[in-house]
Amino acid sequence: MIHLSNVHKSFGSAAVLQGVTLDIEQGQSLVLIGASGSGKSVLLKCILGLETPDSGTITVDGKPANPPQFLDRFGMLFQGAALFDSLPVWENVAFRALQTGQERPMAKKRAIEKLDRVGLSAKVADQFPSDLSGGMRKRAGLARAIFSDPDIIFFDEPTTGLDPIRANTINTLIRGVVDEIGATTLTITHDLTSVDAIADKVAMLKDGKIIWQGVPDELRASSNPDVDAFVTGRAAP
Ligand SMILES: Nc1ncnc2c1ncn2[C@@H]1O[C@H](COP(=O)(O)OP(=O)(O)OP(=O)(O)O)[C@@H](O)[C@H]1O
Repeated sequence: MIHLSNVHKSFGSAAVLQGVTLDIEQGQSLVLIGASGSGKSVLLKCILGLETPDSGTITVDGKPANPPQFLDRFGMLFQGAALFDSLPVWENVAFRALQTGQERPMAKKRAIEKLDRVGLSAKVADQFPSDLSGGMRKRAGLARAIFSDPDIIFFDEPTTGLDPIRANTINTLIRGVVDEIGATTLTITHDLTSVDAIADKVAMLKDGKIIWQGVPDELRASSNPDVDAFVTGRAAP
């Protein structure tokens, strides 16, 4: 379980997180929504240890999120997939394992298995990211995120840049692999179809705080004007 309690983070005079309290239960898929600039990425960076909160606590299974140990337990799908163009796809998928000394033949075999799981053939393993379409790159990024069957997976805008059909395919894949692994996940998105496909629980960030939480069905029924604005795509009054 990931627990955030009263997390604050400012940059100069800009108070971005102003007391975020949030629980992600074991095996739960939480989707974080909120307007551009509301601090979703900053929150994710605080959990990953890439930013240090000014105050408040973040724990994983009751222990302070300790990045070096924690890194072994999590997978991450970055916005835009963030593949290294100079490396073949399989080396991207197995990147962390290769960095930590796993033998190349074993790592490649596992990378090919994971590529297969996300619908990419073994032939793709030896291609380079520049050979792939946007949807294939996302799949390769997903294969990398699940390479080590992590306990926790973070998805940062997983459908950005994809057309609705490919976005839907990625959403379905994400939900399928997350269920298989039983991972706890946090997804940041602007995409309502991702919320519907991926979320067990939804939380909305605004003015530095979590202003609404609920299950996806409650999202549409909510009378909260900010939630309504997200659902309808209209600006909040
Ligand atoms: N390292 C930094 N230094 C200064 N300001 C920062 C830094 N990182 C983020 N910010 C500011 O914090 C605010 C929140 O940014 P963040 O990227 O978390 O928003 P977001 O909700 O993820 O937006 P989007 O949906 O557009 O990705 C923004 O005003 C941003 O300029």
